[in-house]
Amino acid sequence: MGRMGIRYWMIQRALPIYTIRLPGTRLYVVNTPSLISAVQRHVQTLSFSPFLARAASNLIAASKPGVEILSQDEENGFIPRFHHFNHVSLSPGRDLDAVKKRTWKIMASLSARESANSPRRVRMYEWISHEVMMTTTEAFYGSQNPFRKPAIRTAWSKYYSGMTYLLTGVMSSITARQSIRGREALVQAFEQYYSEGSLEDTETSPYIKDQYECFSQGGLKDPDIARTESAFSIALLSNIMPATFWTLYHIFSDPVILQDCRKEVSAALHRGESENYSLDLSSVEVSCPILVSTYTEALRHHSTGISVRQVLDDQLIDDYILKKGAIVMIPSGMQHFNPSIWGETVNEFDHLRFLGAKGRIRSFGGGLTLCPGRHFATSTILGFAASIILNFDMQPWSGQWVIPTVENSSVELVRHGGLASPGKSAKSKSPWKTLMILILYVTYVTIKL
Ligand code: HEM
Repeated sequence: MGRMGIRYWMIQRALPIYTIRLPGTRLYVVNTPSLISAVQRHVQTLSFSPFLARAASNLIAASKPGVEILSQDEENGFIPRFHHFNHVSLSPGRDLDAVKKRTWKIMASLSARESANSPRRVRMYEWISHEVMMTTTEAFYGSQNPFRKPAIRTAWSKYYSGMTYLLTGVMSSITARQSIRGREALVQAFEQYYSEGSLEDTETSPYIKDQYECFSQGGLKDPDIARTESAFSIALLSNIMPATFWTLYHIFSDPVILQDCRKEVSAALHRGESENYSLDLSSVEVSCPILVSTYTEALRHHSTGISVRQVLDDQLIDDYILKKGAIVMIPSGMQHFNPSIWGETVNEFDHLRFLGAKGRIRSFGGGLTLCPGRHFATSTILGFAASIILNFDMQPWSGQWVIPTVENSSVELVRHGGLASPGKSAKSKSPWKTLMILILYVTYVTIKL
């Protein structure tokens, strides 16, 4: 199932709900907004917790006592407490402000670092994802950030690439050997991070410090905390990197979108005393509605995530009975390409679509498991996009922009698999690898913190 092409899901779009029978189980795929709301309301009978329990052993590979703790979903158990912690700490407030400020500070140095006087050739996805990975992990983990080491960045990519196989737990020691190696290297790096006192470092974000407290108060020991942190780093990075790529891809590949966004971001600049211009990154979400709309439209186009729930008891939703033991799936892409929600232009990339926002996107999931990282992700992506728009020009090396294909992208059957990354093309010529030129743009600005 995890390897089914996106085309399969599109064909089934017309049905409000349908069943896929598999040996020993059945899957319900839910497509209409009213049924989705009903699924999300029945949190007791349609639960995500069984998947977390499976992830604790298959993906995180926690110790036996660790798996027991990570699977507690009763009131005051680990799952609801961690869930609550995330939703409080990553919502607007002290912890989020601290991590955002650090993100912007790091971003501000990007233009200075990259601004060689002559054009530079880079692979677009690699360059963007590297910058976003470093900015995000520096902001969260501080000056002892394990991701400063190239070997740890490689370990993370390996771990992530085999996630689907790890989660199934079927012969993963063979099917996900590289991924397990990556995970273990990452776990070791986080163990070292804790043992070297990185949590006391003033540069480490309050979120990471409080998260450690939440884990240890829940009863987890350091080796299991390092494992859980390694899995958290997948939630932290796996979607924000492709989401930034797609946002910038759409902006730079269309002169109209680039002009609209650049005009808007330029108008948000403040002129300082010494003729310098600066951009207040904290205001971008409010002062740049076209950029926000472009970003939201990029999420609408490129989300492939599927929310999953296990049916713990027979449950009636509207006229449909969901049988105990089955799995419910809500593919976000079906909502995003439903003509009855988005109208005739559903398949077009309309960067102004969300100026008068009609429909709602599901890129961050919904209900009880709505992504708590959405505020951080949104401000980071918008801030990054704004600083690139102001400081750089990008041109495809081949002279022509070609949309990267995700035809052969797998639909991630994991909780956090939200955005399709480019580059899984079966075609020999991978367009996303097109070499890009970066040229310093005329308006060189500093970025206000
Ligand atoms: C564009 C970037 C992102 C996208 C598209 C995204 C998407 C998602 C989705 C689809 C879910 C599952 C929701 C469901 O099952 O209904 C989720 C959960 C989660 N996300 Fe994100 N995410 C992003 C960035 C982040 C970031 C930056 C963080 C951390 C700062 C984060 C932390 C989490 C966590 C902890 C959960 C589990 C929530 C819970 O059940 O308690 N995400 N995300």
